[in-house]
Amino acid sequence: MKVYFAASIRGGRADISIYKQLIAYLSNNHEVLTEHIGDDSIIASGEVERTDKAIRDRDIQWIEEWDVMVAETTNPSLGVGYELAYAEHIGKPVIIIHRTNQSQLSAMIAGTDYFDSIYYYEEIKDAIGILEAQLGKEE
Ligand SMILES: O=c1[nH]c(=O)n([C@H]2C[C@H](O)[C@@H](COP(=O)(O)O)O2)cc1CO
Repeated sequence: MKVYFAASIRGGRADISIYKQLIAYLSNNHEVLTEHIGDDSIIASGEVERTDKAIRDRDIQWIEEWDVMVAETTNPSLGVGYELAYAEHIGKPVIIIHRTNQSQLSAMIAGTDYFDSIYYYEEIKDAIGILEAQLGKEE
C-alpha cells in the first residue's frame, strides 16, 4: 500500500526519532510517500530547497494518490491538522496515533466522527503493534 505518513515539521522536531522508527517499520511492507519526515537534515524550518507552494502542491498530490494516511499527532502541527482535514474532505482512510501523557489531541480532531481510528500508545513497540493490526485490515 501507499502510506502517507504525516507528522510535525515546523510544529517542532522533538519526536523525530519516533518518526524515523515508524517510517522504518512502515517501509518494510509499504511504500512510504513522505520518508523525508524522518530525515534528520530537515529541521524545523522545513524543506528549505523547495518553496512553500511546491511543498503544499506536492503533498496534496501525494494525498490524492495514497491508500492510507498514518498521522503521528503527539507534537501539534498545523500542517498535519490541514492534511487530516483534507483526508476527511476526500474520504481517504486515516489512522491516528498519539502518545499518552504527552499532549492532548485537539478537540477538532478527537471530536470529528470521521476520525474513528485514533489510538493511544506509550512505547514505540505498542505503536508498531497498532499499525500492524490496523494496516492488515486495510489490505
Ligand atoms: O517542509 C515541509 N514539508 C512537508 O512535507 N510538510 C508537510 C508534511 C507533514 O506531514 C506536515 C508538517 O506540517 P508542519 O510543518 O506545519 O508541522 O506538512 C511540511 C513542511 C514544512 O511546513
